[in-house]
Amino acid sequence: MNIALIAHDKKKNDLVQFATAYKHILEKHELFATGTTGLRVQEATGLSIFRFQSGPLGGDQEIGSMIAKNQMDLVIFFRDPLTAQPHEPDVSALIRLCDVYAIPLATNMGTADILIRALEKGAFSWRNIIHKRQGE
Ligand SMILES: O=C(CO)COP(=O)(O)O
Repeated sequence: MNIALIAHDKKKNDLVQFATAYKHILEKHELFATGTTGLRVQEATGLSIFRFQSGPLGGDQEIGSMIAKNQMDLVIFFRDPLTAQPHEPDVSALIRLCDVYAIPLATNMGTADILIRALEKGAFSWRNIIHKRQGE
């Protein structure tokens, strides 16, 4: 599965912790991230991650473009709800696209924990049907 990892600055430590705890699951998938988040997670875990631009420079939109092509299967986006972001429209657009394409989206650690365990148990197999249909 293609998984996006994104975290606002005050949530990056949480995402690093999350990725470290679930490295054994994440390493079986294709990982994508916004620039700084990807670097932090890569440095801490050694996971191989394709890094887009930093969020404020368009990274959220690049991940959004994958969602619009139905190429992203899970989005883990630890948002900071207490700090204004200069690129708030991009953040909203990304979340909106997850809803448009029914892509599982975790915006906090509690949900991310449930989704990653579901992924491990095969709950995302329906996404393979979507990928097969796209290949037709
Ligand atoms: O701003 C972000 C998401 O909106 C994250 O971007 P960085 O990972 O580059 O900090």
